[in-house]
Amino acid sequence: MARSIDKTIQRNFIPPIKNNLSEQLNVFQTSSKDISTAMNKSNSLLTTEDQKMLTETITTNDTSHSIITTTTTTTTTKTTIAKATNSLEAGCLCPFCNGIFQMTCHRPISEISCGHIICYQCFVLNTNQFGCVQCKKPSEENNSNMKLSSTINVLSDDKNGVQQVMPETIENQILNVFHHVFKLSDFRHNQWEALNAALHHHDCFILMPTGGGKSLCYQLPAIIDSGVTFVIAPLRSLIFDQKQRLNLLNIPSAALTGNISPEEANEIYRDLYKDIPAYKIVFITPEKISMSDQLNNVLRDLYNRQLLARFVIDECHCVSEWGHDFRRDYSQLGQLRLNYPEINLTLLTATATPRVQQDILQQLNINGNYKLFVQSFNRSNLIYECIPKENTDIALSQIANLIKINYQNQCGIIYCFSRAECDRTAQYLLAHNIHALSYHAGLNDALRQTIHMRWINNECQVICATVAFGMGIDKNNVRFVIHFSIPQSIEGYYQESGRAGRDGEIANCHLFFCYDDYIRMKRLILNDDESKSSKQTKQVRINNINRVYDYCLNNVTCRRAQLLEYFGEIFSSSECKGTMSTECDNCRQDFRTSSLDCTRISIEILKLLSDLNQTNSTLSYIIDILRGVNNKTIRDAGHHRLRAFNLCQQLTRLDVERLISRLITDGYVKQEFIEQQSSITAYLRPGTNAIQLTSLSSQRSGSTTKIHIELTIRIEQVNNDHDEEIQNPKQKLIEQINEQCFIELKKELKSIFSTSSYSNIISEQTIKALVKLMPRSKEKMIKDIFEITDELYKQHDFNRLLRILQRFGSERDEIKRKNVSQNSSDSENEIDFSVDFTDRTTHNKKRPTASIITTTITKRKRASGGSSF
Ligand SMILES: Nc1ncnc2c1ncn2[C@@H]1O[C@H](COP(=O)(O)OP(=O)(O)OP(=O)(O)O)[C@@H](O)[C@H]1O
Repeated sequence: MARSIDKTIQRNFIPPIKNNLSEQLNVFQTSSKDISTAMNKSNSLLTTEDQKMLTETITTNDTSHSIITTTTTTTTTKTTIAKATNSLEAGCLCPFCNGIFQMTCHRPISEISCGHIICYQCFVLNTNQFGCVQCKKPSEENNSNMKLSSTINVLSDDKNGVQQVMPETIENQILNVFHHVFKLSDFRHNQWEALNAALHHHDCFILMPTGGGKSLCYQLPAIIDSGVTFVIAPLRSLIFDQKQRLNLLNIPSAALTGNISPEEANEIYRDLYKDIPAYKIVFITPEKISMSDQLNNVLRDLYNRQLLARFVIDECHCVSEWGHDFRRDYSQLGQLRLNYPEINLTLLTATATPRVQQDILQQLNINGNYKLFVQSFNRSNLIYECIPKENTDIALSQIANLIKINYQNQCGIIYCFSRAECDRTAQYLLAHNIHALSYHAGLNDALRQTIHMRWINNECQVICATVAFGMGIDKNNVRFVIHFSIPQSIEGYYQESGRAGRDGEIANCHLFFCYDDYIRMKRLILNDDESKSSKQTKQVRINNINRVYDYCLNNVTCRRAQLLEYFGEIFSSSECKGTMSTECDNCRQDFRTSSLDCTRISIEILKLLSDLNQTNSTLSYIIDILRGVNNKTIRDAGHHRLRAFNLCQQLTRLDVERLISRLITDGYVKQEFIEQQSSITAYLRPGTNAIQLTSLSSQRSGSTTKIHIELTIRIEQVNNDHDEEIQNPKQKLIEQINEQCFIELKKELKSIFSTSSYSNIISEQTIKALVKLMPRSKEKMIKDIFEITDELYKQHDFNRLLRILQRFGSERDEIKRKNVSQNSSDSENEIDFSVDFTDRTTHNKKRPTASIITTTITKRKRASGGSSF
């Protein structure tokens, strides 16, 4: 809506440049009529309350200080115009900026006390700071910022043809500054409304997606407002970045951060104590407010002199303990409303669930009367993808290939788990001729700033960073964000991946995940005694990481739908599928799904964990038991005789992991961490909520307690024999051979390609196809497998793959020939096929039908610009 309003206004608003003032005034008259028509038009699209707000004219606190005020008479105007006309005859250029006088930003403004004329923009930006920009004469009267809110803007004919002065409306001021200070043309969603609300003295809570344009919603009002706007931001890097952008726009700003010298700080304080401070925006950190008396004194002084314009809390999710970046000092900001009740607050964030929003408002003592601006969090230009990480080396080489193939001369960010990982990743990429730099909190401020600047200036292609490189990073052309390790929360992931594609062009977000990283991170949170996190805060962080891991494992649901659901937004995956060029990895693939009621399976899993409580069992071991893997360790331990053995034979390994991950997230299962040498192992145990689930099995039917655990899984190959209760044991052995063959082929490929990654040449799907078709000759391999060409075969000595396929092929043939009876058990393959997940003696229960991952080939519709893992 805002966009359409604005377009109408803009088309009519900027008049052509004219060489003399009377001509300019004529043009302006016409255009002002157009504006009011446009405003009327746009008003018809607004609610009554909005219309009232938009038509409200500004009331100044002291109009007598204005040169041209709302009460200025026609005579005064004529004098001004006469002066302006004289001055304009001498070249029509603003003497300060040399810009041509126009009727909008560069329209001439005369100052009453000295009679000099400058353009409106210089007037807004400089006159109050330096006195008259021509004679530098300070004027007690001229120096009031109030005049900025009430300068003449529109001249229109009255009935008698006499030009009259109209007060400048807030809308016009917004448009002026928007077009001519920020040099922007189209408002983004909600900007127009938020700017109006702020300038009409409302508290504003602005939730916009990353890169949505939140900064404008406080920067623009700060220029128009009288007094100084204080922006509370969480990081120096963010402040540094914002300040630089304001410098480019000639908007006077300062930062009272810990890294400035006492002299610099004193200079800023001196300015703030002036009658009219030069700075329009001052950045501070929440810690500064908590700790600095000097700052609090100046705030009080400005408040008493009515020169405190607004408080802006950037990244306000940090206020909430439920937010992902919670900061203790942020929670003290509730004092602002109590200490400065007249001052409006503007809250900005890109990540706040409804629960976090409520908490923020409560913490900040904002009740009822505020304007909320929420919009879809969907970043429609981002392509989300999760990639299982085999190990660090393979992931590194995958990343190097990905950048070389897909992102030549395009810049990106790689988020790493630790400082060491940043350094290692950057070194690896450098060794592969990719210009990468490492950025983390271990570097000193100056070096971090240099690296940041080199990246901003496109002197370095990739930045390998910890999350310290996050909020406030505004580089428009970031084409990819790679997470080398899983992020700490969904909000964190949304923020970090949101650094990509801020120019609105397509960009990719690749997330590498593995169970080891997940437990490493969890372990770190549990061991974190330094940050003095409360037990509750730790639990929040643990829940956050569990959610992220669930997200990574979920190979069914649209990534956008998953992310947006987290923020309380309902998103239809058809929207993602409908935009082929930016489909997420799950939407990109064709598969059918089925919903499984996993309640009973879950109960059995908990019983299994309880049975194994004395034995330390890892996730991988539990999955092996559940999937009936017939290996020596299981056999030696006698675990193939357990009731749960083979319980999930028809689920893929990933599905079983997803189910267990769900049980962990819901507290039915917990992980116990044991440190052995330098590695951490997590053992699974029944969790605190386990009893709620296991007690279900002893409840009579018809009981009111209902826990329902459902899992939607992919059905890639439907088992036609639905009614067959137990899968043919022959088939099971074949599956195991397939699985083993798949693993060996991957190992062999790794060794064939040694230094580089094979995954860009031979995809996971191709390996699966090899297993399925099991070609026994070179010719058949080339004929059956599309990706394998004669040239590729020779170039990489695929005879090595052929030998594996021949070996497993004959094993498979052998099994097919053998008549393996359902109850047979030889000494080598001792499998108890009679297990069922409900009752070991019951065979007439229907099992869920699921896919066999090793025989699955999914159709990939590659999106443009995406990777080809
Ligand atoms: N109306 C607009 N038209 C064009 N560009 C805009 C507009 N508003 C903002 N921008 C630009 O969009 C980019 C992102 O804006 P901004 O930094 O304010 O985003 P943000 O919402 O604060 O994002 P983040 O939460 O990620 O920091 C900036 O380069 C800004 O100049």
